Amino acid sequence: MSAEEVAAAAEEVAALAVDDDELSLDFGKKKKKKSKAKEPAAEGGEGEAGAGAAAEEEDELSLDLSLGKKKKKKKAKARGEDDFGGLEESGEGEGGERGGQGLPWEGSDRDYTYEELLDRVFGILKAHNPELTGERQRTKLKPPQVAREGTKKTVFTNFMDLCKSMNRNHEHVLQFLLAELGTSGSLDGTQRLIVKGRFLPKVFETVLRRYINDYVLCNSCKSVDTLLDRDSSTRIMFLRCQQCSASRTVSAIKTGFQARTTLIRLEDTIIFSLIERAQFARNDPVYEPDAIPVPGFRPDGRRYSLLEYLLRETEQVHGRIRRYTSPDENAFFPEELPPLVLPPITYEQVLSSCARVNINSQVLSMYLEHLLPEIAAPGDDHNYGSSAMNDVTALQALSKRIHYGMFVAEAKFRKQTAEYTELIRRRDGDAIMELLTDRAVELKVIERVRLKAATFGQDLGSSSDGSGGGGSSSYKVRPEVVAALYEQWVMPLTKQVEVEYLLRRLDGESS
Ligand SMILES: C=C(O[C@@H]1C=C(C(=O)O)C=C[C@H]1O)C(=O)O
Repeated sequence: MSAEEVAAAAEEVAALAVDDDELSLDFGKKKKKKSKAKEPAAEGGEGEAGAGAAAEEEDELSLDLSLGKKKKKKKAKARGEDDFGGLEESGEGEGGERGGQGLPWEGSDRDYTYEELLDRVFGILKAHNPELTGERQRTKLKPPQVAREGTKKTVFTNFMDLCKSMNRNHEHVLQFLLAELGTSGSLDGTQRLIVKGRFLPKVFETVLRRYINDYVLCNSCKSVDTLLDRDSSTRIMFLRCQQCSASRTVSAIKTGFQARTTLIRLEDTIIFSLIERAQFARNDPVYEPDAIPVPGFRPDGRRYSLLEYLLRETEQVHGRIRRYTSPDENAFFPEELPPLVLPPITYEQVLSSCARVNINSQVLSMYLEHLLPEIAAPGDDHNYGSSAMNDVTALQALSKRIHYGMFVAEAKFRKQTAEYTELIRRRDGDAIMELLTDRAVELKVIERVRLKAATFGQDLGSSSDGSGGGGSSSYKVRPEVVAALYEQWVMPLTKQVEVEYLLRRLDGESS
């Protein structure tokens, strides 16, 4: 392949990735939650899992957004955190200053400035005819009435009333609320909102404030007398002020991170580490328990192999800085994790806690039995350390990708709850496998992996001679091999995780 071809392939890869995004599943939560996690999002240490860090790969996407959010939050606070009535914001502080006694230019021989005079006029006006100052009555919003329902749910009784007070469609408010809380919920027969999980009233208040800022308040005159409508051709939403006629676009509700985007990002690490590993020979002693005398013994008395040793030691270091407290990380030696040196984080709970799956022993054997023999040439070049290091990188990325199946499965479950529930109740694993399989997506994944492997694994030096060559001999690993391994091993294990997760998805559900 020529350099242009490589560039073209890269473009194609990008195009495929975009396609896939459009298909992607939305749900629950994400990293921008990090800032929120510090708020009392859920009652005392309740959530033990969630997608918080799962969105690590998503940072770039959500960065702007969360920065924006932070700013808005500050503003909201400035408006008086303790008073939920603050729908109508009218710069009271300034009014007070304006009304102050003692004229700034008094006692000096300077003239007043225009602003000072304006302040004075407004001060007098406010004192005598407040209605003429353009300041509107503050629209009081009742605080959310929230109670716990059983141990796992929260009921928001006056949700509909609040939607009416804000003059907003309750479906829209509901969508926003659930996305922000990273949970599911619905109205019950008496129009109360029931959400899954335990949340304090304050949390609803915070989210509603955010909603008001984003979707109700006019930015220009701060009026709440606004309408939200959608341009049918562009599908862009506008907020139009009935008072001052200002209008602004508002963003669509972010319904959470895209599970498939994460899978796509993990591909890069996996493919790259496989290609890196391919530089070295098979190096069997790395995998034989007694070939290299590493310190320490397994509980059953045999020694660890060099690979097991490095994997375990890596997990010890990463474990201390809480890598494995994150819901999207699974250790290969989960029983042997060390104590944390950083305080634990409470993640939001996205996955069902009784359904956690860890199939790392299968990931390891799949790697050793099927991937390694395909990518590394037989023989021994004594590069044991480098081989083992690349193995560890590949294994950790493979494990993460495969276990990410739980998040994909959760997203699918939320989209087709009735269908899955039925199959789960019947314990019909095969039917679940069929329902969650999306062959079109799989084909895209395979093709994209092939292209990425071709791009990353290209030996650019050898084809820059202008010969336009680039037969399979110029690849460190043949792209078709990487694609085939993905199809035969990586994707099926991901789907196995999906099925195992779903089969346990309803355990412990009180229903
Ligand atoms: C991951 C998904 O679920 C299944 C597994 C896939 C995979 O491992 O790449 C792809 C498509 C689905 O059959 C998905 O739908 O994206």
